[in-house]
Amino acid sequence: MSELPGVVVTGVSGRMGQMLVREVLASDKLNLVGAVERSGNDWVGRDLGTCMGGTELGITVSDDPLETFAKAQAVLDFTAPAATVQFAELAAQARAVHVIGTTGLEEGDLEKIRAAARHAVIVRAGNMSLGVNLLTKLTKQVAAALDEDWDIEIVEMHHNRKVDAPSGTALMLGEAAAEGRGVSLVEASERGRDGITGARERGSIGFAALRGGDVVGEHEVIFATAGERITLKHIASDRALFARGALKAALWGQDKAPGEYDMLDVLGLGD
Ligand SMILES: NC(=O)C1=CN([C@@H]2O[C@H](COP(=O)(O)OP(=O)(O)OC[C@H]3O[C@@H](n4cnc5c(N)ncnc54)[C@H](OP(=O)(O)O)[C@@H]3O)[C@@H](O)[C@H]2O)C=CC1
Ligand SMILES: O=C(O)C1=N[C@H](C(=O)O)C[C@H](O)C1
Repeated sequence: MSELPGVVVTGVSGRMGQMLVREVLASDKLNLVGAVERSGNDWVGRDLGTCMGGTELGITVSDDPLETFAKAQAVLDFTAPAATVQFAELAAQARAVHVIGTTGLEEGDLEKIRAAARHAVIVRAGNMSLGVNLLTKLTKQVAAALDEDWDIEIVEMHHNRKVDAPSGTALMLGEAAAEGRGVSLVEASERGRDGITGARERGSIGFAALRGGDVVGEHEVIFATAGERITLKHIASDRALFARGALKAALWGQDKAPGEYDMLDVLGLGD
C-alpha cells in the first residue's frame, strides 16, 4: 500500500477533471485512489483508464462521493457550484483536504463552504496559477497607487463551453482592485453594459466577458485615464497549470489546521 496521500478527483470526465487525473498519475507525491462523477454520467461504473482512452487503472468511476472520499486525504474538485457545496460537507466529514477550483459560487454557497472549513482544510481559488495570483497582487498595488481619475476595467475571454460570467479569476482581480482602492466590490462593480447606459460612473470597476473557440483563459486589468493607459495581462494557454496548482494545494494542506485558505497562502504570497 502507498504511503503517499490518497487523492480523489471529482468531475473526472470534465476538461479539468481529466487534466487533474493525468497530473496526479504523473506525480510522485500523490496517489490516485478514487474518481467521482455525477449520477447518470456515462463514465460511472467503468474503469477510469479505459474511459480516458488508455489502459485500465483499476479505479472504477463512482457516483458515491461519501464512500469514495472515505479513502482520501485530498479531494480535487473542479465541477459545478451545487456539487462543490455537497462535496465540501462530505470531504470535511472524511477530514480530507478539499481543493476547490469551481467558480460561479454564490454567497449562499460560500457560507456552506465556510461552515465545512470549521472541520477541515479547504483551499479555494478561482484560479490556481502562479501568474494569476501574482497578478492579483500587482493589481492591488497599482489600484492603491492611483486615484479615481483612473477608470478600472477587467476584460476576460474564455472558451465557448464556459457557463459562468464574469470568470472566477475576473472576480478575484476585481476584489484585488477594490481592496487596493479601499472600496467594496459589491458597491463598485459595473457588470454588463447595453443600450443607453449613460456615462461611466466615476470610481466603478467594470467587467466584460468574451466567449469563443477554445481559449483556455485570458484576463486583462486596464487602468485608463486622460492621455494614458496601463494594462496588466495574463494569458493561460494550458489547463495543466491550473491542475498543477491544485496538486500543490493538496500537498500544502496536509499539515494545516482546519480553515479556508487560498492560493496566495499556498504560494506564500499572502500579506
Ligand atoms: N480555479 C481554477 O484554476 C480553474 C477553475 N475552473 C473551474 O472549474 C469548473 C469546471 O470546469 P471544466 O472542467 O471546464 O468544466 P466541465 O463541464 O468540463 O467539467 C465539469 C465536470 O463536473 C461534473 N459534475 C457536475 N456535477 C457533478 C456532481 N454532482 N458530481 C460529480 N461530478 C459532477 C460534470 O459532469 P457532467 O458533464 O456529467 O455534468 C463534468 O464532468 C468551472 O467552474 C471552471 O470555471 C476551470 C479551470 C481552472
Ligand atoms: O472555466 C474555465 O475554463 C476557467 N475558469 C476559471 C475562471 O472562471 O476564472 C479559471 C480559468 O480562467 C479557466
